[in-house]
Amino acid sequence: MTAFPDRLPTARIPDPMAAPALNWGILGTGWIAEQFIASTRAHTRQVIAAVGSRSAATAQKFAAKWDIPTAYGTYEALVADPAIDVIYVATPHNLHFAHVKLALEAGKNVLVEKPMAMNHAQGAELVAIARAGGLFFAEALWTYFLPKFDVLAQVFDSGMLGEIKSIHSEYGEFFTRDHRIFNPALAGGPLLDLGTYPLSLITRLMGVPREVVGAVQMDESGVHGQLSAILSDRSGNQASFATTLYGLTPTNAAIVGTKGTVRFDSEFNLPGGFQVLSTDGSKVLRYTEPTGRHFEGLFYEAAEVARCIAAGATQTQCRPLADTLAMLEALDMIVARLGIDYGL
Ligand SMILES: NC(=O)C1=CN([C@@H]2O[C@H](COP(=O)(O)OP(=O)(O)OC[C@H]3O[C@@H](n4cnc5c(N)ncnc54)[C@H](OP(=O)(O)O)[C@@H]3O)[C@@H](O)[C@H]2O)C=CC1
Ligand SMILES: O=C1CO[C@H](CO)[C@@H](O)[C@@H]1O
Repeated sequence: MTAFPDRLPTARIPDPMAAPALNWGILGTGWIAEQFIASTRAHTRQVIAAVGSRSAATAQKFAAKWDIPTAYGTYEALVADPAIDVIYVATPHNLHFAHVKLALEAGKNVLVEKPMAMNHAQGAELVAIARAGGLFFAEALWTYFLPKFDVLAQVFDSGMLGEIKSIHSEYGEFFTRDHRIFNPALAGGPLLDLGTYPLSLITRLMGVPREVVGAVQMDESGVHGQLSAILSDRSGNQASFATTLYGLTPTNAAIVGTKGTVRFDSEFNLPGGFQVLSTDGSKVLRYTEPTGRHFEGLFYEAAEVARCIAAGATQTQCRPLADTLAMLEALDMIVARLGIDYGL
């Protein structure tokens, strides 16, 4: 039996400032688009070259605020711009499929906000279009591009945790009633906004679940307000998963393997420390870094996408397309089992 290691691997993320500068087109002018631009500009040499909105006035206002040289009043015009290397799709969940398709069919590389699509069938169709066009495509689950997750990925892939027996993970936040998360027409509810973080951790480690049981509570707005589920794999190993839009939860996680356990010092999906303990707790390996806020690491995904595209890669190993598709398959199972209706 291999001995439990004495130290953790180190992060292998190249300097984001050294990533080749690409011309980015921003599709959608909402909250995350602004965080992405601010973070990417502060930490990389990427060029925010154009923005596209449903309205010319919004596009021009946004371009003026962020000093973006070109503003388009339609998404079609943005993706047709020959100077753009990659489109960042930052619209609500239920529009990702149409907007990614638009960009891929215009021959553009795409980074799309999470979740990539509303279900596995949509995701698989987009992946097929990207493959046929030889285009780069990735889901912007930014957590997986952080140095912390590069270390975790090495821990997972080394086998030092043994067989993963259980995972405990959850994510809850507070939202005011005017937030789109309360809008059934925009696929509201916490599952797609917040639940994608714990669910992607679970499927990264366990793959597509064999079975899902759970319970959901509906909100008076018509979206689901919270849900909890247990996902089990082929061997019966279990993952507990919960998400709520009613308040700030610890957003912590624990991963329990036959040889080792991972515990996080703070929110598992943000920059911050974690510990890997040998099963009996006799060895504790620590990863330390300051705890960050949830948009402070967005630039890592921009730099990784730029490196991949410049190198001719069509996907990133930080968030492989197969991992995204596995998460979408798990989402399908949860939605079906709990009776969530997105009106698709
Ligand atoms: N990585 C992260 O940390 C985060 C990721 N996200 C993800 O980003 C995506 C967008 O979220 P967020 O920025 O909070 O959303 P917002 O509501 O703030 O912005 C969405 C933008 O999409 C465009 N849009 C196009 N069609 C519609 C429509 N029918 N209704 C509303 N907006 C529309 C609008 O831009 P325009 O009017 O210019 O066309 C709008 O500004 C989601 O998929 C979410 O999961 C969100 C927050 C954090
Ligand atoms: O990814 C996310 C993290 O937190 C946001 C709110 O603060 C969410 O809306 C979002 O989708």
